[in-house]
Amino acid sequence: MEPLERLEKLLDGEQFEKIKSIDNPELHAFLAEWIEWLEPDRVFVCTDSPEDEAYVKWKALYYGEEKMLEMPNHTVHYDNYYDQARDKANTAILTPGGKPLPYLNTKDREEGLKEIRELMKGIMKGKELFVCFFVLGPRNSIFTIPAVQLTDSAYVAHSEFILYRKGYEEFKRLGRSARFFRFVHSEGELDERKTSKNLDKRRVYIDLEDETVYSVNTQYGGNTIGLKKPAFRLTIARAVNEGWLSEHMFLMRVNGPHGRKTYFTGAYPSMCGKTSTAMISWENIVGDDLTFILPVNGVARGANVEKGVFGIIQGVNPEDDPIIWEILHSPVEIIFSNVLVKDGKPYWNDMGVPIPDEGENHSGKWWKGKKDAEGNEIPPSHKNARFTVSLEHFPNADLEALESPCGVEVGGMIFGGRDADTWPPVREAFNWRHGVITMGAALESETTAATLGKEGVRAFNPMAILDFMSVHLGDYIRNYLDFEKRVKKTPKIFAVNYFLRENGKWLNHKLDKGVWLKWMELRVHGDVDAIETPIGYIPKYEDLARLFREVLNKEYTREDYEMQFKIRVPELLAKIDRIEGIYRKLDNVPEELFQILEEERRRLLEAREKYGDYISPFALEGV
Ligand SMILES: Nc1nc2c(ncn2[C@@H]2O[C@H](COP(=O)(O)OP(=O)(O)O)[C@@H](O)[C@H]2O)c(=O)[nH]1
Ligand SMILES: C=C(OP(=O)(O)O)C(=O)O
Ligand SMILES: [Mn+2]
Repeated sequence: MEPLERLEKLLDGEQFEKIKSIDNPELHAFLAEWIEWLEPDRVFVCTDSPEDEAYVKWKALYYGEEKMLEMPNHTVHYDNYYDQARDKANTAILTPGGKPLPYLNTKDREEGLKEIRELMKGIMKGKELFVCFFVLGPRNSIFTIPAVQLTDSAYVAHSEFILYRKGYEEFKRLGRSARFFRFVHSEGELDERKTSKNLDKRRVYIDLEDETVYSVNTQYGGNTIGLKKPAFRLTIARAVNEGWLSEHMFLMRVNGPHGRKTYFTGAYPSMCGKTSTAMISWENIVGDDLTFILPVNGVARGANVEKGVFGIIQGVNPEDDPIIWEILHSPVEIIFSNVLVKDGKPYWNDMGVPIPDEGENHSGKWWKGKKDAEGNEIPPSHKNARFTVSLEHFPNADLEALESPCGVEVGGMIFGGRDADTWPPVREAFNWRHGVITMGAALESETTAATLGKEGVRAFNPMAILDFMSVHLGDYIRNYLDFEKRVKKTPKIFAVNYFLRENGKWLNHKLDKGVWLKWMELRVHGDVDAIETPIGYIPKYEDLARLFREVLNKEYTREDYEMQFKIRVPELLAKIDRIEGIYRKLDNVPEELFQILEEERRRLLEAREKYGDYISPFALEGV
């Protein structure tokens, strides 16, 4: 039987008409196959109408996956206590014959597909399946990638309505020409708290060949929201094949002197400051997580893949995050996840105001001092608790840039991670290749609660992308280096480190990043000088002192500057050894990478001869 005929049998009349209106046999075949396989009781097809969106939101409440909070339009969702982060161990890229790729978890494609199909057979019995259409990037633009999501979680579908542009009309417009992504998700059996129960059967499998991601027995957004991290693996592969960049980066506007607008992207691993940087209240956010960068007429142009924020809520407080704070306390549509709720109000760790010592949280009924089965004390909210909200509600969102079909010109690209002892707070690369290799490809960061497993361990994380890498690292880096040939002028590359520590204390305040941003903006336009060091250009004290006064109204002492910006030669050399060691073990790494690392090593050794292990920036000034 033809797919459309099968669909006619599977769907009720109204839903079938919605699918029939899209002229795409490949889509029809995919839907018929999976609806037959998943065996849902009901299927709802979402068009772009407000009624269909409202239906999904209502179903999230009806099925108990979300609960209403006191503030209108606010809801709370809980994930299972052991399903609070991305599950790297059970996430795999499917490759023919399970061909290994460095640092990636791969699995034989046939075997993986067989396993996931078995796990999903009839999994939606008694449930409703939502078929949703969205696009990555602005609609009808050079960035657009259409995607169809199948899920039995109204929470996942609801999250996607907040985070992505609707795509039903786009599918209709594109018809047979749509090269679309597919996401098949089932939360599986739920417990009485409506959280996924069979976590031992949790799997996220990425099939690059069919551009399809399967996700089962999990609800945590990082595993389930198809267009977010699942899609990211697919876009990285497409980008490397086609010669553009798909990155784990925020996109923001930094406001320079005399109304100058300069756009920056920034790649930091999960929980290392993307959202907090893009949300600096006096600048303007375009995106906080995923950016596509395309060469357009010789210019690197960036666009946000999404239109909303799935942000970490821990630590959001009225002083440091005035805008998010305001939004979280206003009646715009928000899903809170894994926070503490008492009398219909949400609370979270380190929110800067007193919070109740009992209520409901990700562990169920909670009281202060409650311990989990492993004997760990349970905090009020999970470290990776989140808020989901559309960017349209942010007074500091640059909505014009967000919707621009040609994106915005990228002036600077920033790399950063959790690094206690090696990199200075900010520095600029000598050039594109120096930045790509010594800042991007050499990125390391301490692990965080965004993935299951031990926290605080220094880990190799090139371009903050390792968790999502879907191609050979060597090919990925080569594509990055080659990007230089596709544009007339490359963006400037910078590296930041917000997490320097000395004797267990942070060397910087959370808002200092606002100063680094202003300095980088000036450097993109050559407005200030800088000090040349073995590892790139760093700011001069005078410029930072002025910016600290202007931006934060703070005095910045020479002592603080010296402590933060000293060149830590032993740590930097040890890092080069580690990074070189990692890449030496791989095949297919561009030879240039080793040359560039070697040059950096030589500069550091020469500087050590002259100035010793720890070099004051003042010693290098004017050299
Ligand atoms: N010490 C310190 N913590 C920070 C800084 N910026 C962000 N954080 C914390 O890092 C965590 C993750 O930040 P977020 O911006 O949400 O990371 P994302 O996952 O990359 O978007 C939050 O708990 C923040 O409070 C900073 O400059 N210093
Ligand atoms: C959704 C995630 O994104 P991030 O922490 O980068 O904001 C995640 O890592 O699971
Ligand atoms: Mn984030």
